[in-house]
Order: sequence, then structure tokens, then C-alpha cells
Amino acid sequence: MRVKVPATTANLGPGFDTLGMALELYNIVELTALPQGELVVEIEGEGISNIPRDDSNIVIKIIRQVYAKAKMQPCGFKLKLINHIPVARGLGSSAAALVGGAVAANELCGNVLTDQEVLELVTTFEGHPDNVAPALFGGVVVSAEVQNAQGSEVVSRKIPPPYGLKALVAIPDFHLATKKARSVLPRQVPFEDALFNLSRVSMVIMAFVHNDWELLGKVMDDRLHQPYREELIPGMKDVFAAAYDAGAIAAVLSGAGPTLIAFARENTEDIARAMKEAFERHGVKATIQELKPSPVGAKVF
Ligand SMILES: Nc1ncnc2c1ncn2[C@@H]1O[C@H](COP(=O)(O)OP(=O)(O)OP(=O)(O)O)[C@@H](O)[C@H]1O
Ligand SMILES: N[C@@H](CCO)C(=O)O
Repeated sequence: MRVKVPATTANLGPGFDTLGMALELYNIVELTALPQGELVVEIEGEGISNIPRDDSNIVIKIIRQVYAKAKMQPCGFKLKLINHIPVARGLGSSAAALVGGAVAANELCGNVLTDQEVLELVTTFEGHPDNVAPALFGGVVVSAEVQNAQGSEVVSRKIPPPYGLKALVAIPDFHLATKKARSVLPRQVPFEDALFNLSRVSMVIMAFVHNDWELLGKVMDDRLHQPYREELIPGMKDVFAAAYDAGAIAAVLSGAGPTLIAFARENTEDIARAMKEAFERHGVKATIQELKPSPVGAKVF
């Protein structure tokens, strides 16, 4: 069983824990059932030296959860992870790993779980839906956890991938765990900052629905997470300024960082160079990739 699953950029500025976009950079998860008790984990590419190869691997954990939820007899597994998404950089590596594992396991179980059940299971593991939903469905996805009679559910709606928009991701050569990047966020925020984000995120959704890039350029600001995370990413503000000066439509933190992402339709080479050089001025080596939004999410192939 082989599954291809995209990287994702979460938040898209003001949409903290709510918005995410799939990107054309993919991991592959290969899963084979073995006799009970056997476990083989092979890793290629990103994370080769630090992703565990035992039961503590999050892909193995979610596979076992899928089997339990599908009420299937547990068995052993051979798991091969071919990783192109950099780990702990803000490009949804954990969501891709979990979605890839869950979709592969569900396929081995005869697709007993619906997409919605996979979304719920993986979101509970990950803690928030903003990377999980676009990794599963592709495009730009708006998600929310809402209360219902049974407890809670994840509602999500997909906006088709933006046409002609390119993402320039500046990936620094250091890791930043999401847990650490969440630990610097405040428990409470000023009312006016909540209002600021509420109005901006509504407009960001409108911009993506209507492919209105002029609007996007006016409203992709954030006051709920980026200002607090600036201390963790040397040069963040200067890299944003360099991207705007070189012609970017908007520049934001990708997920929990440290990757910074600029959106553009033209001048992409100038913007990439400007972001790289701005990081260098702060002593940070960064790799720049030009990616397109991915219209597709996780796919068995
Ligand atoms: N392909 C993979 N296979 C198994 N575990 C992985 C894989 N990729 C990431 N992980 C696990 O997820 C952790 C990184 O998750 P984390 O949420 O900190 O970063 P991220 O998902 O890359 O960033 P963000 O959520 O900001 O986009 C790694 O330390 C590793 O434990
Ligand atoms: N919304 C999440 C994305 C990273 O997992 C955050 O910014 O912490």
C-alpha cells in the first residue's frame, strides 16, 4: 500500500489553527502487513537520523489507532517512509506523516473509516486541524472544531487551489518544534487584537475564494501568533520586508515556523534571493523552494 501526501502551510497569516494550504511537495508512506509482533521501519530522506524506528514513531501509533477504530485484528507492519518534507520546519511534516499512515492503514483495513473519521482521528492526535485537513483533502481548507451532542467534531470546507499563485518557502537550517513555538503564545490577548484577526481572516478567505490577490496583500497580517514567535526566528521581520520590497503579494510565518512563506505571481526569483539574503544578514542559512499549491491531498497510488 503506497500513499502520497502533501506538505501544508498552516495559519496563512491570521487563520491560527484554522486555515491551511496543501503544497506540491510530497512524502510517500509505504505500508505492508506482517505477522503479529513484527515491526520494520525504514526511512529515506528528511528525518533519517532522528525519526524513531520503533513503536514511538507517530506513524506506527496512528496506524494502530486506525486498526483499533476499524475493529480489525492488530498485526505487524513494514513501514517505509520516503520523506521530502523537512521535519519540524513549519511545513506540516507531522500532519503528513499521520495522514499518510492513517490513509494507508485504512486502505489495508478495507476503507472501513470515512474521510471524516480519518480527519477526526488524526486531528485528535495532532491537536489542531489546520495542517491535517489540507494534507487529507488538498487545496486551501478552512477548519473548525465544533461541539455536538456526542462531544465535538471537525468541520472543514475546501476552497479550490488558488490559480497562478506561487509560494516561496524560505526554510532555515534549524528545527523549531511546534510544541516550543506554541509555548511562547499568551493565554489571553487584547480584545482589539482578536478583532484585528477576526476581520483579517474573513478577508483572507474571501481573497482565496475569489482569487483576489490585491485583497490578499492587504489582509494577511496577524496579531495572535507571529509577533510572539518573532523571538524564535532571527530576522523574521527583515525577511518579510525583503520579500515585500522584491514584489511579494504577502509574506507570513508558515505554520509554527521557522519557515517563512511569501506568495507571489511574478518576480519569484527576485523574491527568493531577497529572502535568502535577508536571512543571511541575521546569520541564518536558508534553502528557498518555489512551490505551487497542491490541488490534491493524500492519494493511494
Ligand atoms: N515522516 C515522519 N515520520 C515520522 N514522524 C515524523 C515524520 N515527520 C515528522 N515527524 C514527527 O513530527 C515531529 C515534528 O512535528 P512538528 O509539529 O514539531 O513540526 P511540523 O509538523 O514539521 O511543523 P508545523 O506543524 O509547524 O507545520 C518530528 O519531531 C517527528 O517526531
Ligand atoms: N496552527 C499551528 C500550526 C503548526 O502545527 C500553530 O501555529 O501552532
